[in-house]
Amino acid sequence: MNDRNSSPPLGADGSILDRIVLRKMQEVAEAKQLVSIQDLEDEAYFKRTPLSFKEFLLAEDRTGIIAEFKRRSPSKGLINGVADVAEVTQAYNNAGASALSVLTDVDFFGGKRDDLLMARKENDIPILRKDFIIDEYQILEAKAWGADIILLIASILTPQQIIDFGKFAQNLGLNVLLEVHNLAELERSICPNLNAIGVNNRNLADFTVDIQTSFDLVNKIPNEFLKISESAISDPKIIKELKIAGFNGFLIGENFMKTDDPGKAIKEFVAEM
Ligand SMILES: O=C(O)c1ccccc1NCC(=O)[C@H](O)[C@H](O)COP(=O)(O)O
Repeated sequence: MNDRNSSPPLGADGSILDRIVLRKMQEVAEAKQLVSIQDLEDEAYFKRTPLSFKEFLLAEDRTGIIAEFKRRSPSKGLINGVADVAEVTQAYNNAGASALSVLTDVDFFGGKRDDLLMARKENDIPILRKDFIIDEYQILEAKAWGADIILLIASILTPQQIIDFGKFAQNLGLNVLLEVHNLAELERSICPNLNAIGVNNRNLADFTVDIQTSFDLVNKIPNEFLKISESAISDPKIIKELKIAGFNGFLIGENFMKTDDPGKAIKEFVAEM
């Protein structure tokens, strides 16, 4: 039986995820001092109805790609220090991305709130606020900043937090993407308050990547959820195999962002899919 309040595997080995979560706790505490919940609720985007992740992922004229704007990462360091968020996200959209993923984590990924606001201003497809959510306050921020989708990472949350955050986000009209890396995470985290389940091919503890993780887990995900394969996707030909296996979406960041022209890179990728 699942213990829904059992602690996630945090704090033991000083891994990068532990460091990210500790920093996130400080950031959220600071943000709460600066911006009240009322201020967030007063933002214009807070009243906006989020777009349906499902509708765009399954649309015939879209590719299923969730294209990520990612300047840097703990595993790769600097990926792209010059890319312009408006230009790149518009190019992703024009190339047929089903959704955008915009990192808002500052310290580890070089993202920021203004990247999300700019991507929202320039695009009319769903946007994932890509961050490490540990508090309901960040879900309110996501809504206020114009996101349509939030990410819940199983390895940093208790099963009860996933239920509570999923419910809270869906009550705001947001779509919820749960990210897992193995069967144990999937089995202890799955609950009705989710729209999509992503299998991360990157082990966030040691950064090893293996696309086989997606193929191993896809049939364990109930069909009521959208199925997303995440990370380390660089070969357009693998998309066909992932689709046949049952995936609806493909989260791709570095493969586009590491080039001088991420917009051209996604176009070429789509042409070869
Ligand atoms: O990318 C990292 O190094 C990383 C490290 C620690 C936590 C999360 C990390 N990445 C988040 C992601 O899941 C990816 O940005 C996303 O799936 C896209 O992956 P990729 O196509 O390999 O850039």
